[in-house]
Amino acid sequence: MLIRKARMADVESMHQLINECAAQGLMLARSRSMLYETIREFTVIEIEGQVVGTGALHVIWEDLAEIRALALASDWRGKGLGRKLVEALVEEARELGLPRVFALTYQLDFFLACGFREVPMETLPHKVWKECINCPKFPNCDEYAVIIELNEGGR
Ligand SMILES: CC(=O)SCCNC(=O)CCNC(=O)[C@H](O)C(C)(C)COP(=O)(O)OP(=O)(O)OC[C@H]1O[C@@H](n2cnc3c(N)ncnc32)[C@H](O)[C@@H]1OP(=O)(O)O
Repeated sequence: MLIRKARMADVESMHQLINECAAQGLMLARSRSMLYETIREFTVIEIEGQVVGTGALHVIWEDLAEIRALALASDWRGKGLGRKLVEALVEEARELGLPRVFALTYQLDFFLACGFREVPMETLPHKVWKECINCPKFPNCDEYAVIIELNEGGR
């Protein structure tokens, strides 16, 4: 298993993984164009030459980043890979000097298991909603907001 930054050749696999989850209402869809433009935000998990998972770290502000588009192939879920991907993205945030990472998600228990805590949506700064205007549910978001503080025992 290899966890590494995404490359252009990964985009077709990332597109498929993300949009399968998007079709189930688990995350926003991403066009190829969006993936090309944001390729440097993405990390992938590769197993035997196949990209089986992906996720992105998007910087919002000097003290805040967001985990986005976290998607594993269905055959590879429940094996600890999602946690490893989140740990890699959180480590990337730490290396950048970011003190906090949040996510908006339906997978509350997964993020709690990864060391995040739930916070009320309204405690997040307005700037985080920029992407949300593309969501069909906006402004009636029904996801959970979770956050991890990297200076206070965050991994
Ligand atoms: C910000 C966002 O992108 S939100 C979108 C999240 N992505 C999706 O919903 C897409 C579909 N799901 C997936 O791709 C994956 O199942 C993920 C990314 C949610 C989780 O990855 P997995 O590899 O399946 O989880 P992993 O095996 O690492 O689980 C880590 C822990 O979380 C728990 N967990 C994982 N998924 C769930 C869940 N749906 N409900 C409850 N607990 C869960 C596991 O039991 C485990 O806990 P433990 O270590 O105490 O035993």
